[in-house]
Amino acid sequence: MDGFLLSRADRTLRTSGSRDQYRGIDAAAEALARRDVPLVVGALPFDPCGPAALTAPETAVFTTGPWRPEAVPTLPAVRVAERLPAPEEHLRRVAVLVDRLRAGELDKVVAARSVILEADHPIRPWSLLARLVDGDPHGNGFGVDLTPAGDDYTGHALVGASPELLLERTGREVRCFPLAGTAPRRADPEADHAEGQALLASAKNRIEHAYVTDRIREVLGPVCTELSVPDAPELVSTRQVWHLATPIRGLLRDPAPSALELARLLHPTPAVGGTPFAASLDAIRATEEPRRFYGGAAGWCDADGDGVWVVAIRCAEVDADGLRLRAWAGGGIVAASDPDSELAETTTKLGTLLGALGVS
Ligand SMILES: C=C(O[C@@H]1C=C(C(=O)O)C=C[C@H]1O)C(=O)O
Repeated sequence: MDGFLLSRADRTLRTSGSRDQYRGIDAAAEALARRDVPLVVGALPFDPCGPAALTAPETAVFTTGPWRPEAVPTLPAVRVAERLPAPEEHLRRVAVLVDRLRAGELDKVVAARSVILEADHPIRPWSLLARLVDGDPHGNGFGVDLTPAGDDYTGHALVGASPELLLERTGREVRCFPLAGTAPRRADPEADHAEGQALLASAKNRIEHAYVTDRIREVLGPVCTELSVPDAPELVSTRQVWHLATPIRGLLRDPAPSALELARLLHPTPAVGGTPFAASLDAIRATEEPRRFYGGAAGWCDADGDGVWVVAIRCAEVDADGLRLRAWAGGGIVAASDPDSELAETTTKLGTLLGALGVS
């Protein structure tokens, strides 16, 4: 995919071309700090040890509001080729994790699975992105060329519609909007409202959520002079799900870390990883197929250090020929989790991508 796009309710950044590419955060952060380049865009992998896909673009344009594509094309037909892992295996993995959580080895861990899709004709990442943004009530969407991450990613794109803001830095101000805790939307308005209220009142979901806000407080505390983390979460929704969300705001100490450095400090939060940090990451590495860029971050950082990074969820990786795609979804597991509900939650979350692709 030539270029990068991050569409959010308030603002969109679209770039094209590439002056330079970086596989490592350090190299990109140094180029920005030296003001060799004015802007870096791209994606960070889920696993902090993996290669990043960062680009210093040739051109960049900010516009107000979400992206309004000129056309929302019909996409070629796709079919599910494989579920990786099979749903039964996901159930088994979640059950094993629940045992470990009950034994006190971990407090929270996110379990994810993927679906591999095949298309009859090439799917253009820009077309899929247009459909995703068009179908998102807040106009959220991101598209990243993964080529800078190395041979395994040449010509691949990561395309998604994430409702979750990892961080936004504007001068000394930093804002986060973590999500954790999920319930499905319902067609009937009363049932839908009741689902949201039940989520807001659910002790299990509040605990899942608190691990994320605790981690953000722990990471941002030392780099902020002021930090406001509301005591109770609020509700947000996409077309498919309700989530618990907490708007967090901080004032950064001088010298303030850049948005890219903040992304490195914060990622992966327990919204996609777990608690304790290292043990949950080890459990995910030992349990799952590599997540690649799913569960990572997508965004930008400029030479002043300002920028926006979203959590790379509700997304798919599109292969270079556009004929094969892989979509992922995961959910937070705690000691009180039930494997069947967790499998259903990943199915609902996969609906963002599968719906845009016309797969039921
Ligand atoms: C991991 C995903 O979503 C994350 C996990 C959530 C949860 O466990 O309730 C909610 C929102 C996201 O932070 C995903 O969509 O794949």
